[in-house]
Amino acid sequence: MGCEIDELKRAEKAGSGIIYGCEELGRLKSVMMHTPGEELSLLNESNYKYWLYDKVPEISGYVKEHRGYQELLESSDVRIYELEDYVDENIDLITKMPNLTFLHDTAAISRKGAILSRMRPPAREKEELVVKEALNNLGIPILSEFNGGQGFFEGCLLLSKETVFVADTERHTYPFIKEFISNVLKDFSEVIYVRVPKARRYMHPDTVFNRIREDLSLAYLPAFKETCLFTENSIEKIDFKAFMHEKGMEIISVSDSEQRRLACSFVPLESGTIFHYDTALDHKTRKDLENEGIEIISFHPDALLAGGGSLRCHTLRLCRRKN
Ligand SMILES: NC(=[NH2+])NCCC[C@H](N)C(=O)O
Repeated sequence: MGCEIDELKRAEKAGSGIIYGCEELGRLKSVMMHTPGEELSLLNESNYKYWLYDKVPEISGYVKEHRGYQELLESSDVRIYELEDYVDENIDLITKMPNLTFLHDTAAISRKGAILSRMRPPAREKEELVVKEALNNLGIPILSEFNGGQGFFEGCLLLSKETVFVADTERHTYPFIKEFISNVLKDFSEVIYVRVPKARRYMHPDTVFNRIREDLSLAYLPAFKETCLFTENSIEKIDFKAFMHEKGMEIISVSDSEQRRLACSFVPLESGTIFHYDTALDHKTRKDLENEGIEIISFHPDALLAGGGSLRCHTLRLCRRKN
């Protein structure tokens, strides 16, 4: 009855010794992913918008490209934990969730544990339950989550041991952001809050900002309608670009058209090297990055674009470490 395999799986699931935490921009060591499966066949011409897709995916191409990206990560020595290997109780939910493959949105992993999202109903409702079970089985504790209340909160970015970035998007409700900020300020010293227009193109924080290196990032600043810095005792309006400059972080701005092609949403392999869609950046931005010594590991998306997500959206980063 496959006892040995079950035992091995359980030993794995105990997660003994797994290291985690992504706030420092060290080398990416491990990620969790969900290879999409039968849930993609839920999508058809009349419901793909309801399911937050831009079109009905061509399933075999979609899965093949997802695997191709996994191979790219593995060839860079990134360990991939497959979500469903760590899920028992909620396994039936997976086949009902065509957006679960965008695992990035469900949690951010800090050295103190996972910061769980509360996914927006109806299309993404309860995805975090599946992810919570998998993280538990992997041995990663939950640092913060939302208990009760009506609202949603689809993710934040960890910028350093001190700083968290949260965007008020169409996938966040303000009371949840306030609850989140007061919780997270127990473990981080400041939260950068950015209000962006409530529109699909800005659905998650990674659509407007991302760090490439400790001193360099990409952003789409026209979406930054209001930016505030929250600390334990204060809230102040800030100019994002000037504030980041003070911290030694320069911003390369992307164009309107690049932002729509998910220019700000990529996965750093390590400081200065990023995995990115080859469709996301214009020649000029690529040149600017090249002049900065940035290496881009390109990936060509085709079928994957139907879901409206980037490589980053498919990747729940578990661990980064500076060597
Ligand atoms: N972090 C991201 N940009 N995620 C993209 C998620 C795409 C997904 N179809 C949704 O609309 O929810």
